[in-house]
Amino acid sequence: MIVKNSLGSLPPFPSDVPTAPIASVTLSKILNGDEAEAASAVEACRTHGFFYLDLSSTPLGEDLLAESEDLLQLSYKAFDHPSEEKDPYELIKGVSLFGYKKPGTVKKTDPNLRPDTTEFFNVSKDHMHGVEPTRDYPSEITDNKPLFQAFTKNAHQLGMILLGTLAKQLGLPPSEFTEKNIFTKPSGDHCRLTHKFAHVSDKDAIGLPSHTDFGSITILFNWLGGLQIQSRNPETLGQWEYVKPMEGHAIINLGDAMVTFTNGLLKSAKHRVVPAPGEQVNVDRYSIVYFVRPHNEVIMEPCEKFKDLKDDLKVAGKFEPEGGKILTAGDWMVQRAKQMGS
Ligand SMILES: O=C(O)CCC(=O)C(=O)O
Ligand SMILES: [Fe+2]
Repeated sequence: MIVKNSLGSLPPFPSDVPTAPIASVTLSKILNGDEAEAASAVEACRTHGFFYLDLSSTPLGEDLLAESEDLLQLSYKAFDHPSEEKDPYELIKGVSLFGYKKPGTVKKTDPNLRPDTTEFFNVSKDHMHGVEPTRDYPSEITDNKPLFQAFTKNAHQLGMILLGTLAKQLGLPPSEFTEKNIFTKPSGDHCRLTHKFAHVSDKDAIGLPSHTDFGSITILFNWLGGLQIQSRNPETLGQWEYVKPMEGHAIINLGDAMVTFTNGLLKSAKHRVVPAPGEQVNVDRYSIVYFVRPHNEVIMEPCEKFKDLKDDLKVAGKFEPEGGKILTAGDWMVQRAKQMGS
């Protein structure tokens, strides 16, 4: 199957900016039980917490590539309204994770404290599949429910393949993580559409300030540069490096829930979005994201095997619930969303 890819119609990612040396893992090899490929996925999660996933030559991967392109086309229309038409769909910080997030509402975590310039539609997997009663969404979303149903189902399935692979490689029962992320149970799982205007006159604008994702695993499709992670290389430690979009690939990263479940053995890297490099700065930026998050009743604590791992293995994604309480995933997601504003 030839999957349409909008990458070719955009200005190229410049060849002279430093990019993050993250691994590329091939889904078809993972599906064929290739041990070396599975080991490289785990290694990526123990170091960067980020990797590219080559989705080509697999029916699941090609469906996801095609659906992410369709969602990109849909995003052009869904965001192309004055704010007074989007505001009625606004999500309420600390109450609901889903709906419209306007620019400027995410916690200002960067040193210059600049507000974020990205708008989102967070579309709940449970709303699309009738797991929970839905909320109102704009017509571009409600009229295309089958597309959201297909994308969330396939992205979730991909997440389960990857979580199963990580569990096996860590010597855990294969269902250790997948049983914490059950598709048919109420959760914070969602498809996020993001949009950031081109920043021609303000090259220092922050698209999304530095953050870690708070769920289990994130599956990201973007077409323009702008995403950055912090270098783990001793010579450039802490410097921000671009993650260059690659044709036929998704970008996969772990969220803080996996840091908690593995007691810090697997990492959730800090990342941010800045204006796209080079000529790409002249183009509006969109991304399509699926967040797999533990279902609401899961207890947020390390799995048995990793209970006694030492604290100093932890990197990003440190979040201490008030009073050191052990929370359910439902409460944890609400607290994190309130803290981050997303
Ligand atoms: O747009 C991107 O490339 C990244 C988005 C992101 O990090 C997020 O929505 O949490
Ligand atoms: Fe993120």
